[in-house]
Amino acid sequence: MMKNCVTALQKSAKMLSHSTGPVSAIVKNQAVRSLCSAASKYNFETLKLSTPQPFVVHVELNRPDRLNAFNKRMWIELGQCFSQLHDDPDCRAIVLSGGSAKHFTAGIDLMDMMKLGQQLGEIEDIGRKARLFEGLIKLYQDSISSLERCYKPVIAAVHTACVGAGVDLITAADVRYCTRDAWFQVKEVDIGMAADVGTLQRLPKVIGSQSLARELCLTARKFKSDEAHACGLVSSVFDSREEMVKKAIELATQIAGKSPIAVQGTKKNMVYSLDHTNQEGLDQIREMNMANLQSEDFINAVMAQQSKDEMPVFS
Ligand SMILES: CCC/C=C/C=C/C(=O)SCCNC(=O)CCNC(=O)[C@H](O)C(C)(C)COP(=O)(O)OP(=O)(O)OC[C@H]1O[C@@H](n2cnc3c(N)ncnc32)[C@H](O)[C@@H]1OP(=O)(O)O
Repeated sequence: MMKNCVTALQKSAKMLSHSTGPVSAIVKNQAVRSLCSAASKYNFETLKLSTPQPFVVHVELNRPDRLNAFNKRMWIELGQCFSQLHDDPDCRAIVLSGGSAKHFTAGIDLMDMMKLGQQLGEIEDIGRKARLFEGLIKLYQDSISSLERCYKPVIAAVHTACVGAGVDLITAADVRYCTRDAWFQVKEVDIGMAADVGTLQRLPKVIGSQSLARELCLTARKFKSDEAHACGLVSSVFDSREEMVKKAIELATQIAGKSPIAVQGTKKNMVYSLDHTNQEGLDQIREMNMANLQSEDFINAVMAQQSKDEMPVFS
């Protein structure tokens, strides 16, 4: 049965390779193209993009003189960056780090918030002030959610402080690493607000404990890398920033070497399943795999597994 299946797959693969020409040359060209693409293709003021490995994009927060605090421009650029990477065929996995700044991020830019206060002071009507806030909060929520909406897996690499909006940001990522000197703080209650761009929704699911999540969100207690590791917020802790980023890039490279159809379908379904019943999740993956199992990736990967060859290079 299995033999028949593999023969059928081999036939399909042969047909595909005839119809598409020499796949390996195409893939090689793609890999070369992808290596030099991110830095030249993307031009953001608050983010720095590079391509350390083929199909791996490294996004660095880039406001080192303000401890990577989120000003309005950074909120906007983060949203643009991840929605563009979602559609970028040269990107298959993403590493998100704090770059050269002293901290991963100091959270929302408090100077920016003061400016907003001045802007609000010029508006008299409460309904119009509220409308301004609605637009702003939605913009900021969408910025964070863009990591989750992006089909390409995002690995967040956190060093030293990750405060307020930083926790919102990393809980929307797929995998989190941190350095031993990292610490985290859901700081919002300390600045007189309920967190409103994702932490309250995502943190309990990420760590799997309502009790601990509520304790952290209600008290703004700082917690260190050992606790973050023990509760599952991060999956690995590293002695230095360099080692962490190196390992994050290695993980991204491993993911980027697998079938993009399989990887992106996996992320899409795991995100969907977070807030749907098991049956709804199963229904969604069935609909998706009706198409995806007809992909050349499936054929090539099954053949490689069966013949114990190296995993194929995917176009
Ligand atoms: C609709 C809204 C949705 C989003 C909501 C998000 C909410 C949040 O993010 S709540 C959290 C807000 N952030 C904070 O309260 C953090 C405040 N900063 C600190 O606690 C410390 O700076 C920190 C522990 C992060 C780092 O301490 P360190 O000793 O290493 O540095 P400092 O000497 O304190 O700071 C150096 C300069 O950076 C400026 N700075 C620090 N944080 C911010 C910030 N969040 N926004 C703007 N600027 C910040 C600080 O004032 C120093 O500036 P200067 O004196 O000019 O050198």
